[in-house]
Amino acid sequence: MTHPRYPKATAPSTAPSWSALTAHQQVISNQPIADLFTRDPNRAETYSLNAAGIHLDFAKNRIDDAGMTLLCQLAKERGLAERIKAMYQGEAINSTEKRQVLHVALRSQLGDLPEHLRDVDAVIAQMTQFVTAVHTGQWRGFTGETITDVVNIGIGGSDLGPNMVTQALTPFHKAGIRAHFVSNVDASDLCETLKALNPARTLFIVASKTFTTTETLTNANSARQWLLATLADEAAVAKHFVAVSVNLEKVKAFGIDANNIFPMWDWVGGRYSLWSAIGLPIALACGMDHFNALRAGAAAMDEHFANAAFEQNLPVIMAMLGVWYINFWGAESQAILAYDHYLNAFTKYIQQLDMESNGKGAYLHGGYLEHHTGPVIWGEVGTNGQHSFHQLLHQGTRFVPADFIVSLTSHNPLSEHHSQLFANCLSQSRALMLGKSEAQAAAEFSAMGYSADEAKQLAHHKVMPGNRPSNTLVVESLNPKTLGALIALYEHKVFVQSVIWGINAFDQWGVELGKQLCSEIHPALVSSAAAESFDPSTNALMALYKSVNQ
Ligand SMILES: O=P(O)(O)OC[C@H]1O[C@H](O)[C@H](O)[C@@H](O)[C@@H]1O
Repeated sequence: MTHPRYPKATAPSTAPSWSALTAHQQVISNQPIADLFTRDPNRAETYSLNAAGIHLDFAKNRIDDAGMTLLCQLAKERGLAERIKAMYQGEAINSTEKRQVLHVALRSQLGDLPEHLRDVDAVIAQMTQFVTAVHTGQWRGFTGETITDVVNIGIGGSDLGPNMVTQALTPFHKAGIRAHFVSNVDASDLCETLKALNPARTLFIVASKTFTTTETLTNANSARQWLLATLADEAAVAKHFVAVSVNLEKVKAFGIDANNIFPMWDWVGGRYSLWSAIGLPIALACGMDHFNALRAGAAAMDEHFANAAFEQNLPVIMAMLGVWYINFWGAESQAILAYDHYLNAFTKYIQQLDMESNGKGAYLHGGYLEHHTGPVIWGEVGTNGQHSFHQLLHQGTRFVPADFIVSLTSHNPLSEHHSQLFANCLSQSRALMLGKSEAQAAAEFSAMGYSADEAKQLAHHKVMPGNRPSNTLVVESLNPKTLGALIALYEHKVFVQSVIWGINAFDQWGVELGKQLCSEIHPALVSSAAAESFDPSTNALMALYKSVNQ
């Protein structure tokens, strides 16, 4: 039954602003971005916003005031304000799973949670107690030694978020604790991680919302065997294994002590869960104060998102520019280019957040879409990407909007490194915007000594069309607070786009078929009988595997 608050999703193209935007795209596509700056001398100022410690410069986009007005109108026509309210008020907006979507409640500052969410505080208190015990050496391994290494075993949302944040906050790590992450069922991931570790001083966190994920359970079982191979007593498991899960029964069945379980809730999606006890490795690596600052940074962005007018709202602006390029300019992908070594895992994290949330093909209430949804997310940290795929960004035939992320200060202020990094970031967005004309290119070849004819001919190879749009996100310093705000910004951006497209950003049925098929293929693969019940290609590949493994 359709929820009274959500009328059946209609195609976004039925919104009055949609056809106006289609017409406006024709107008803007004839206007170079540089001309937009000439027309509006204040553009750099009016097309930048500050919230929760994040500065967004969106001036280098193919949009003008009329376009921005239409995009905000589209957001209004699609009922965005009501949907934001519904999420914050705990309505079951994840309708296909009949669940609330309350990751925002996970970073509410202590005390301001409604009664039914007070156990969030209880879990934060449990984490605080545990983290303190490990850091002070009150929590010890089975042989009485203190813990030096924490291994998080989880995959997807139970890995990418905590892994990315732990890396990003390296300058805030506590001395004496090293965090490691094992996710892949490929034994090389686990074995390479364990090689350097001492079982007596290693703590495993088995992180799995459902506690049914094969990769995680396989890795956790092998980790337990590794531990027991040295400590040789089942009782050691209680001192070296903790778990984070909704599924308390399954955790106990695995053999993890009931006191070592950190609960979570079905109202938090895996890819939105780093703010829950899934963030335990972050807290162990950096301390609870930094984990709480991360939550506070996200809470500041939550407040901005809930209260700022759409025209001044960072997540809304970024989301609507994304919709603009995807649905009106045919963009198929979005590059995320973080000019910060510590954000090495950021793009990988956003890939799950965005592509698992908005990689959808059906309306919220059923029916297939006729418009495009989430883009392919890709990228690399600057300046590395410049010496690799930026060639395609500048001269390729694809239209790829880019987000640049950069910090004003470095945690490692070594000679000119940071000014060079910052200059490179600015040079890339400027080059994408300005490009290089045929005349400029020919002049460069002439200056190199080529004849006029040769220069004219060769010029095409140096031409860059320019007018390739980008956002630049700037923080003063990459710290727990600004990182929390940055992550929340992208979470909300993804949500806004899902509302425009009329889809559910909070389920992920698309990952299930592969799991289902693997549960049929794996037993057949390890059986001595020939595999004959699959398609011919799969049968043949299984036979090939069996030819060397049996
Ligand atoms: O935390 P878990 O229940 O082990 O789930 C781990 C991951 O696997 C699933 O297949 C989903 O695609 C992810 O959204 C999820 O984060």
